[in-house]
Amino acid sequence: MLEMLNVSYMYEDKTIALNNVSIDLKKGKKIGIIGSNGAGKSTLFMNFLGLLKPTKGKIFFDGKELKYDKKTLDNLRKNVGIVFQDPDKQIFFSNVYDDIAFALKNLKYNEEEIKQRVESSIRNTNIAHLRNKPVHFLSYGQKKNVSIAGTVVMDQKIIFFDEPNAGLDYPSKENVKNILNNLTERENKIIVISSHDMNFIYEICDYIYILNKGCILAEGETREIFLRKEILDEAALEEPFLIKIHKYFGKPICKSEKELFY
Ligand SMILES: Nc1ncnc2c1ncn2[C@@H]1O[C@H](COP(=O)(O)OP(=O)(O)OP(=O)(O)O)[C@@H](O)[C@H]1O
Repeated sequence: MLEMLNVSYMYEDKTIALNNVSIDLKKGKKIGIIGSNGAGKSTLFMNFLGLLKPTKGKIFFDGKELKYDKKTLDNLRKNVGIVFQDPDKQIFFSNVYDDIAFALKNLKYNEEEIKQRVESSIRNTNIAHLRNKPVHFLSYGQKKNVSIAGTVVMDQKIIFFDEPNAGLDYPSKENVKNILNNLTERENKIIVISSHDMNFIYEICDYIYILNKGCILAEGETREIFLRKEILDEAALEEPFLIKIHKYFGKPICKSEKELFY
């Protein structure tokens, strides 16, 4: 699968954004990468996607060291995708259907397969009502769903989500949560999520890496990590509210609000 070993990354202006980072995406199905502003999350994602090349260290995909020639990168992109935080970075066409179909058309899939895959992606992301809408009429949250559909349609094994719920209202956040759960549970994907919303990460993820000033400060199963207040403080991260309820009100430790109240 996908792994980075002792990766460091330095930008041209000498900023060291990653410092000796090792991450193995076999450790979970929904992996959270958390850290405060500037901790190195986006740089980490771009290294995993082959968009940046580590200054030191190595990336391995399916057991082979990643090379940066076109053929190897094309193969990586067939298997590893990303949904960027800003949907405008990802939407190119004026019509929703065409936008979702774009990458498949580029890869020369036949019309029938394109239709099937686009329709399935539209269903899985709950945007059937938007199918024929011009993209410039869509709200931010609707564009976000279209950008997710445009990635899901590629059927890659591993999908990175950069801040998938930022700027979304409650129903849209719930929709994204369902999409992420379906991707891992029904479609057997591995997803990697970065977010500043600790409640969202706590509820969704099964394994966590904490990045702090470019270094991995801690890694482990979600509950175990979020119970370590000293580590959260060091990384300037908030305790999820379900952890607070457990620690300060003596309630059982629950993974979701539903589990606590119903
Ligand atoms: N193109 C660049 N040139 C120089 N330094 C950069 C560049 N991009 C990012 N950095 C620096 O690298 C460090 C890590 O940035 P990065 O964007 O990866 O962090 P992040 O965890 O994604 O932050 P945020 O949560 O704010 O999005 C920061 O110190 C940032 O200023």
